[in-house]
Amino acid sequence: MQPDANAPSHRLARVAAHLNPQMEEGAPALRPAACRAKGGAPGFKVAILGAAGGIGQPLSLLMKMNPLVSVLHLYDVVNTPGVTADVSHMDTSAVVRGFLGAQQLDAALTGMDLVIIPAGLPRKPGMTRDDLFNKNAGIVRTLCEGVARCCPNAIVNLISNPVNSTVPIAAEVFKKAGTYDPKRLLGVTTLDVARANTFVAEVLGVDPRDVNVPVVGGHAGVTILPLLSQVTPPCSFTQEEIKYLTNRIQNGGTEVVEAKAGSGSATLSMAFAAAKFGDACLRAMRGDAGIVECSYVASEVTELPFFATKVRLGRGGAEEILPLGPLNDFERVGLEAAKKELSESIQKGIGFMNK
Ligand SMILES: NC(=O)c1ccc[n+]([C@@H]2O[C@H](COP(=O)([O-])OP(=O)(O)OC[C@H]3O[C@@H](n4cnc5c(N)ncnc54)[C@H](O)[C@@H]3O)[C@@H](O)[C@H]2O)c1
Ligand SMILES: O=C(O)C[C@H](O)C(=O)O
Repeated sequence: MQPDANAPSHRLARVAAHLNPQMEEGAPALRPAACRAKGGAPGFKVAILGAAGGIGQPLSLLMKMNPLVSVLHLYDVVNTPGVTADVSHMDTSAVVRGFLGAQQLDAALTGMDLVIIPAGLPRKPGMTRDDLFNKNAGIVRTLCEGVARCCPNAIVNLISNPVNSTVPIAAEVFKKAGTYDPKRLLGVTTLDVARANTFVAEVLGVDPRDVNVPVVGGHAGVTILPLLSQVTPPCSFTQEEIKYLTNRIQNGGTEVVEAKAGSGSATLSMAFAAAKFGDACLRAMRGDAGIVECSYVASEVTELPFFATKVRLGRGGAEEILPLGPLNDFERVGLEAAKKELSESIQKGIGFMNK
């Protein structure tokens, strides 16, 4: 008979093993980067890379609240002991473990079903997202090499900017490793949709939860293309409203960067958006049907190899890339501008991996 782990004589030993799971395997462990005692709940194993950052911390909190998550691994190059100890005291069922520094990346990733990546530098006022390329391209490459080594079947939600280039970089990493499945690599553009829903709802005077605006293209400036002709529930806008809304949605990130005046970019709304998108991926992985979200993925919707549109999520990730649908003249002009800039960003990402 197996010893009963809940028998009083075994309970503290079980807690100790959870508190320091890597120590048992001889790897350096984070003593304070603990987990909670309860294990074995059904659900998915999720890793957040960049978990101690402005997005990473609230995202860790939100994923710890998600009942579909049974194990939550928090990885960063700084501060994970504190973040993990803190989040691990929430009385929700996910077991939380912390991992600090490059030597613990593989342990953080092994066995994961979903990997969410908000690691990397954020913008300061006056910068474009592309100005982050030199720093963030290498970070994304290193982290995705870890994914290819340790959890090649995981679904990856990539947040690090410039998303228009980091997703192509991740694809090249996975191709080189022989693990690439385009369905499992998803650039997170949910914040653009959240902003579009919010700003459109403000104009219409309705609850943003009742509005759905498809946002296609990519995730920077003119590549963010809201399809205001396809808003649900159906509605119409004046030309002036269309110009105002398009401009505000395309520059929503810059609005936050300027308001934060040097202390970073969107973190709380981004964590909310990433948690929403991560939850959609997990529900689809569980087998829920009919889950459709916008995401920047490998695509044949245009002549470009990557493009954001609505995608139908399933057990294997982005299982169906949905078409653009009918565009009006204003959107067709916007699409051409988006494609021009996107093409350069995609080539830059691919070029980084092939130089
Ligand atoms: N896709 C989107 O819609 C969207 C929205 C907002 C922000 N972003 C991007 O997300 C990224 C993070 O933003 P933030 O505000 O959280 O920044 P932040 O600086 O607050 O946090 C980034 C975290 O990444 C960590 N990090 C750096 N190098 C790492 C590595 N090699 N491995 C693991 N972790 C590493 C840092 O230690 C830090 O904790 C930025 O690139 C930002 O532009 C994207
Ligand atoms: O604007 C930024 O730099 C961060 C992010 O891409 C956003 O849209 O908020």
